[in-house]
Amino acid sequence: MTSIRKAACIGGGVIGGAWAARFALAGIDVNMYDPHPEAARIVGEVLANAERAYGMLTMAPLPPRGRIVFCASLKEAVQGADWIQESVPERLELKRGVLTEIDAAASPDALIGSSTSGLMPTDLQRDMKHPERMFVAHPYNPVYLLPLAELVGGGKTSAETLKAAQEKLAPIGMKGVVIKREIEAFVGDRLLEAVWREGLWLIHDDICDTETLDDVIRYSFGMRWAQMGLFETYRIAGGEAGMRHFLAQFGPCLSWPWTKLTDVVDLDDALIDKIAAQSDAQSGARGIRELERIRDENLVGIMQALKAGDGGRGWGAGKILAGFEKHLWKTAPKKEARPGREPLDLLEIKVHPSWIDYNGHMTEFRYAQCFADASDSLLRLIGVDMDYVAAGNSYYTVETHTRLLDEARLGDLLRVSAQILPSSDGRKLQSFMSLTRADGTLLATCEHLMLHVSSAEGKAVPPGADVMGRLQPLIDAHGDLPPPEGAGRSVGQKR
Ligand SMILES: NC(=O)C1=CN([C@@H]2O[C@H](COP(=O)(O)OP(=O)(O)OC[C@H]3O[C@@H](n4cnc5c(N)ncnc54)[C@H](O)[C@@H]3O)[C@@H](O)[C@H]2O)C=CC1
Ligand SMILES: C[N+](C)(C)CC(=O)CC(=O)[O-]
Repeated sequence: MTSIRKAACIGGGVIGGAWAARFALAGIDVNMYDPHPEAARIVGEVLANAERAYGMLTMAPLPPRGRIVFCASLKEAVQGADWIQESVPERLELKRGVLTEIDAAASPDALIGSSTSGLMPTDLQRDMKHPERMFVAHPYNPVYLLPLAELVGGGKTSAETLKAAQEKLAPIGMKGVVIKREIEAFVGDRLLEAVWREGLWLIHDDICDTETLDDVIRYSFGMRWAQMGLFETYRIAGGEAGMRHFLAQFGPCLSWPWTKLTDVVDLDDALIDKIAAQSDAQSGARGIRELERIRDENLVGIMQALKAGDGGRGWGAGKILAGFEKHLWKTAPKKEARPGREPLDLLEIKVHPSWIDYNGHMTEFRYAQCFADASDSLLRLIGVDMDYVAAGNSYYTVETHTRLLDEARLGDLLRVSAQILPSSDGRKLQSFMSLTRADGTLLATCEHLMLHVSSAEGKAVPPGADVMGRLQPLIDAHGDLPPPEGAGRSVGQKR
């Protein structure tokens, strides 16, 4: 994968700020230019929300955050950047001017993307000297979570540019989808405009209010669209007779009075007042940042669920997340196990809202998840990484004994440490893990036994020399530690 080395964001509002967060959280330094006096505060708030969302999204090791530097001019901002993203307001003359300025100041091999929601790239690149490297990279809000960027070339954009853009988006967890031919508003916003237009009519005609309309979407087809889109969903709706049957059955209703088709509502003051009042009644009790946080938590939940889709291979946006995590694991600097006479620190994590059960505390299987993630972290320390597993060897967990000693609450910062037990010989890796709250309270322990397995042979075998070379010093160092309180206990034994 080719990676972006340095990014520049021109315009740091809703979209430019979120692009900056996406780049920075993927470890890329970002130069920003936005003359708005509050731009740094706004970007800082978007970044804070993005960091919070990533904390819930993934256990994969994010790289050290890239630096976001505010520059005094556009010219200064684009220096050294190999991806420049323009996100200034949606006005053709303004964007054209800004893109031409970027073109003149940027290094010749830099890619230049525009966040425009609908302007034609041919129109945007008209005055550029090197229009072949300019394209539309239309993202969706919030850019730091939603993976899509519609990539649209203009008349002068080269095919290599679109290919390079697609390649460079993958390591930042995005999916660049190339749109074959330019058209105003591309694909996504044309669809959204159609729904939006019909929605405005339904409010205008007093068929329903904004809350009812949103309920209809979120309790039904909105959930379907997140995972299968339009055509795959309707293919299923055609039943065994398939898409042809669906078209025969539901095609005709397009010409019944089921839609207003292209009839555009007059967005006059009365309708604006009506929509604004209904929207205030629906959501006005919550501020914008609170709504963003709720949205982000929901999106994270959806993406994580989709990551488990298709038999664990990942589906839709979840598949993109799985690919991003694979990339993060692959590129993370390898940590060395430092054998010392103290348990190893393996994991640090916050209790997420979805981890809380009906008793108001962290639910049972999340303890198991913390211990499983910690044991994965132990394995990486001794060199059992993706390459090792791909070569046909791994450790399998065969027995665990968990004690839940105290309650973990929403937002608690949890840590897991492990002591390698002397019964370990490499083929067998037995550890005793402790889960504590940041204040030091012991919340749970887990005695954990893994066997080193050859996946091809389907049986336990000794590990490779490299792994053993890292593990043996840990076994030796921890052999001198006193046996942990609780090790070797049976279920139900009195405390
Ligand atoms: N808001 C949305 O949901 C989405 C917006 N977009 C597109 O992203 C672009 C930006 O939209 P938003 O971020 O929503 O607007 P915004 O109004 O939140 O941000 C625009 C920013 O550009 C800055 N700006 C104005 N002139 C500038 C200049 N000459 N140089 C540098 N910065 C300048 C403004 O100070 C402002 O901070 C538009 O093209 C829009 O169509 C794309 C996807 C979704
Ligand atoms: C409203 N909008 C046209 C700017 C929306 C988009 O372009 C994409 C989105 O995030 O919905």
